[in-house]
Amino acid sequence: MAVLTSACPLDINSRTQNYHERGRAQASEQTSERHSDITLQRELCSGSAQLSSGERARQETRRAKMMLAYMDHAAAAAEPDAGAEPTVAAVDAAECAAARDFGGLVSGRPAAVVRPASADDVASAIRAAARTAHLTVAARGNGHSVAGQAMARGGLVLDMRALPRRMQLVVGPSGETFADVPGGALWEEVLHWAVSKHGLAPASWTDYLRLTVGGTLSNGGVSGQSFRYGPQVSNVTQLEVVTGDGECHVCSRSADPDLFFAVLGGLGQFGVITRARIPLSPAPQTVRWTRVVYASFADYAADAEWLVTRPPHEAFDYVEGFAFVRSDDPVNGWPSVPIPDGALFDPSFLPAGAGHVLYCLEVALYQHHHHDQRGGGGDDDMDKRVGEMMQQLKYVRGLEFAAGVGYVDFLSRVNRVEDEARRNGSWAAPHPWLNLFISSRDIAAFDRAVLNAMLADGVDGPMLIYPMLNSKWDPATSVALPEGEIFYLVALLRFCRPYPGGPPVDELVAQNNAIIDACRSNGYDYKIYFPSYQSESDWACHFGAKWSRFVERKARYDPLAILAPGQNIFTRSPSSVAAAAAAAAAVIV
Ligand SMILES: Cc1cc2nc3c(=O)[nH]c(=O)nc-3n(C[C@H](O)[C@H](O)[C@H](O)COP(=O)(O)OP(=O)(O)OC[C@H]3O[C@@H](n4cnc5c(N)ncnc54)[C@H](O)[C@@H]3O)c2cc1C
Repeated sequence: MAVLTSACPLDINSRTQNYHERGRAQASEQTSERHSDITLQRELCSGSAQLSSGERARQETRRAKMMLAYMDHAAAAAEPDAGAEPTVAAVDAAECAAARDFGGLVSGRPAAVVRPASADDVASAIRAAARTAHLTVAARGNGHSVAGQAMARGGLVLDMRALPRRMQLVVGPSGETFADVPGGALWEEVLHWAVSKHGLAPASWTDYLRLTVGGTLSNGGVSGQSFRYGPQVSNVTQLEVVTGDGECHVCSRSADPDLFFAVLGGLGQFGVITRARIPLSPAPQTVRWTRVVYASFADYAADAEWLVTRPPHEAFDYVEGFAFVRSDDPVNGWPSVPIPDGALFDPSFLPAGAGHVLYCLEVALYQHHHHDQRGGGGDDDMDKRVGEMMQQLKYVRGLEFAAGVGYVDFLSRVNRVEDEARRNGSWAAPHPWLNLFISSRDIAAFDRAVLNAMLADGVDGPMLIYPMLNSKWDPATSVALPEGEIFYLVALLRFCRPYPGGPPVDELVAQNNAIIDACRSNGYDYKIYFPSYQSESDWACHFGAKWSRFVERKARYDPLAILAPGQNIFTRSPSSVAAAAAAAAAVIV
């Protein structure tokens, strides 16, 4: 059953019927406003099957007008009675989470929030929007975007977290295992379900797991496992997708592959992911987690690239790293390095010529106590494997930190960052984050020009910088990557206190823009991860050779440009996508 907030259920007739029944049961307690909501919905949802096409068109127009009227009206209405199961609940605009996101830089109030209970509900909402002249639809995962990407100003927001969290184990013909999970499930929920119920786990994660499956698959989904197992978009075998025409499709590499690949990294432009099939394998039990420190970026990058290009049986399972400042600042400086809790960083180990910016390489090896597939797995074996790899690295001796932790704890490590940020107020403050993919060819120049110059005092949060491999990404997906085989994720994850306790947000946004300008003017081979552009030419430049295919796919799967308006790539209008497709085709000719 769909639950709508400030919205009209339109052609969700059976659900509206329930609402009417409940509305009648509660009639004595309803306000007069609520009665008029119900009346309006009755009119909106009256069938049109027996109408002539002219009458139907008139009714569609009237329906659209009425829906907007209803939305304005419902936004002002009161909450339903406590205790009753709500099917329609009004929201106060100021309280409407869908108008905001983690970035806190932009806001966009939707006309309505739809809480779908199934793919059919998603399809109904999209079809309802399609019948209007201008309504757009944004799927909202957990709202962890930073530039309004999951918003639909004046449109419909689909709260994907409302989809039932039903997860299912699927066993393939050769015994391979998969998880069928809803698009609105958090990766954290997938982890706990898979490990605790089945002793299994996906291979590829994000650092932070309170992100939705649909949200990360619409972008990429990267972490320290990406170099070896590929990003999350390379770790999904089937999707259920509702496209911009309100049709529900099941697609994969073999069934409707163009849609499958379009949606992966597709920034929500081609369809709403309502279900994903994720391969599972036996979950490790423990993790050998190690951090070592470098004073030289050249040594850091050489070692990190050596580690990510080793054959799988001689590789770590996870390789990440970050830059930090040579100071005792608790966030930007060396206290951010030691693991486990209580370990101390002794700066006297740093070489005399160490600069102001230092680097921490972070690696992990998984341990399977029960089913080790590498023919080993005992403690001695693990120590040997870790030791063999570590001894070849050129880190500063004396500055190494190691911890043995449970697998689930390791994957949940960023929750502690969240807890602390919530405590100190930086979680709720604006987050002008910048994520870049930068080719190995240019990473040393970037380090000099940006990390050691513009950001030499840090960003009040992690400055991740670690390599991954282009060949682990399927070029058929929509993701735009740099050209070289090895490229780095650079993530500037600012956790500043709100102004005036912290710097003015405009300054931070300006600094991000200056960094992007530096990448552009120095001719670096780079892409923005989670891009936010305002002009079509910037988007065309971002996608490069993939732009015309992106536009063609949009025309095929969302011809009215209804979906994901917060990305600012296409504007809803009857001719917008067709015109862009023609323009892109003209460029190719
Ligand atoms: C604290 C934090 C840590 C992070 N760590 C990482 C990390 O380690 N690795 C990484 O890769 N990213 C990371 N991210 C970024 C994160 O992957 C993106 O912000 C992602 O978009 C967030 O997912 P969400 O579920 O909140 O999606 P939302 O922000 O709600 O949506 C993002 C986009 O996807 C679309 N969308 C959402 N759900 C669906 C769906 N079901 N079908 C189709 N489109 C949909 C939306 O319309 C929107 O355009 C992090 C973000 C935060 C805030």
